[in-house]
Amino acid sequence: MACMANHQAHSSHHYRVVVVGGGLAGLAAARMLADHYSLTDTQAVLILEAGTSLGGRIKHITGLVPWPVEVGPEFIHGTMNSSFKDIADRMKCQMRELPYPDRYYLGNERRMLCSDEAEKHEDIQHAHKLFQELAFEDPDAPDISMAEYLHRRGTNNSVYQLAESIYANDFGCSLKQLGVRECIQEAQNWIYGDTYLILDRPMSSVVDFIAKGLQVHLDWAVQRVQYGTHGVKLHSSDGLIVTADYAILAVPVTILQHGVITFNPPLPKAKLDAIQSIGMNNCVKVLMAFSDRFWPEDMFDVVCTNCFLPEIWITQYPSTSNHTDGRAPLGKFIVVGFMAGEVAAAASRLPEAEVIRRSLSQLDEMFGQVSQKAEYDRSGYCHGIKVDPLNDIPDRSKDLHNFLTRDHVLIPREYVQCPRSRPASAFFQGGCVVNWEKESFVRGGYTYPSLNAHGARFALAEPLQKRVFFAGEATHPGVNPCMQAAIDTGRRAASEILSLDVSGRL
Ligand SMILES: Cc1cc2nc3c(=O)[nH]c(=O)nc-3n(C[C@H](O)[C@H](O)[C@H](O)COP(=O)(O)OP(=O)(O)OC[C@H]3O[C@@H](n4cnc5c(N)ncnc54)[C@H](O)[C@@H]3O)c2cc1C
Repeated sequence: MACMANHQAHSSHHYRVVVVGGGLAGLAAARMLADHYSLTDTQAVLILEAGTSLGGRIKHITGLVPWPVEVGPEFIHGTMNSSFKDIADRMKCQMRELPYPDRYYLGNERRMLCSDEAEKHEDIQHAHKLFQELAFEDPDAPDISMAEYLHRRGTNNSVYQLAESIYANDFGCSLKQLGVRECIQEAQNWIYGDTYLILDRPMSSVVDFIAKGLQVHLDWAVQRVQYGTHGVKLHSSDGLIVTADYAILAVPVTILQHGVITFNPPLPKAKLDAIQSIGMNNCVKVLMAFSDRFWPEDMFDVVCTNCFLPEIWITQYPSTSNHTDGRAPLGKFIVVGFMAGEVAAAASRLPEAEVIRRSLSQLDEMFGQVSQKAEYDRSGYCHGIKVDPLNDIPDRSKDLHNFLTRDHVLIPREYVQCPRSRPASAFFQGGCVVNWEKESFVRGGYTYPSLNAHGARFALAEPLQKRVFFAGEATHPGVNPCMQAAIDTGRRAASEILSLDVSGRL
């Protein structure tokens, strides 16, 4: 475990480098610097983390099923060139490879297609081809949205809807928000491969591995950064001060967009423009526990068009029975629904119980004997982003006793009035809705290839007066918002300091 020193006692100390933010980027930077200087130099490297734990977007909850369920990242994207996978390999983790996606559900037709049917489906293949061809497009062409690009390429509505669910939702936005230039940059720099890997243990074990022995102050939210050619002074929200020769800011771009941290002198215009032009939307994960399986055993991930949830997946790990509080888990299986961008924004305006109810109705429709018409208004959900017609439903979930975690409310079966004759509703035991916009130190999901943001990630990564450096997934030049990207940016920022800091050891 990381060394959690009492920050009151050390508040007046001066450090060689202070890293702000204990997510993967900040941890990777601190690890590299601490290994370079010396772990025993207590004043070499310090991490200041606003939250009460390390890992940032890496978090899990227990109590739903017999294994911890990731509320943030769940997959290692790609088997090649991944710094995250390299660390997992060093830890001797087992990893299972899964194809993405292995099924498609066409909501308009109420039809499920498995991968060999999808390979023959003209529109699905066309949607994939359009995105694969981006790797060969000119990165210097004028920027337009992917919606406009698809329109110019003459795509029909079905291909558009598929592109929205397969690609835009995965990127964390809508086609209208996706910028072609950053998409081209992403496609040309994706060197990791296409399969998904799942780990045999929680992602947080990788966080603990990286953080081992590092000096950390938790619950230390940086509010103000003063910098100049002589060094950096960091002020906390409760009046503490730490000084350093160098600082690395590894906080989500939303924290900078919302002005949570102020700078003295103020940030240059180029930096401010870069911060505002990189898009990061909300992500919502719907976690539903079931007592029995009602889907094919070999199913993993389904992209769903014209549905409430644009994507669902099913992960199962060896039962680890890691429940220390003696309570039995709610269910034996879990289905995760994933929404991003405007779809997530629309869903987060609904009461949580209603989000679960609509998700179950979708699963009922996908996996049930579909003889009845779905009972809710289809026009209320999905990519048309109509304002939901059920906004006035009282959110009873607020009254519930929250026994899952401090942050996530459990919606028990009784709160979701769905027909028991249909499979998902019948086996549903309870679930919760994870809304990333509500995480006050993250405020969203991850950055997406944004319209009119060409060059912004380089500008965001640019140091200030060779004293303040920037890391975090938003600074990745390959427009990659994944875990390996966060690690790579942390290491890049650490190397920038090491290349300047010729004096070496303290
Ligand atoms: C729902 C979801 C699903 C995802 N799925 C995947 C996936 O399957 N695979 C994948 O590779 N990636 C996935 N990602 C993306 C991945 O989680 C991120 O790219 C990565 O974790 C970002 O790391 P980071 O260090 O840049 O930022 P963060 O992890 O956000 O770390 C930033 C840290 O800064 C801290 N902080 C903020 N403000 C302050 C302050 N004022 N003072 C001090 N500290 C502060 C925060 O508390 C946080 O700990 C997912 C993300 C989400 C949200």
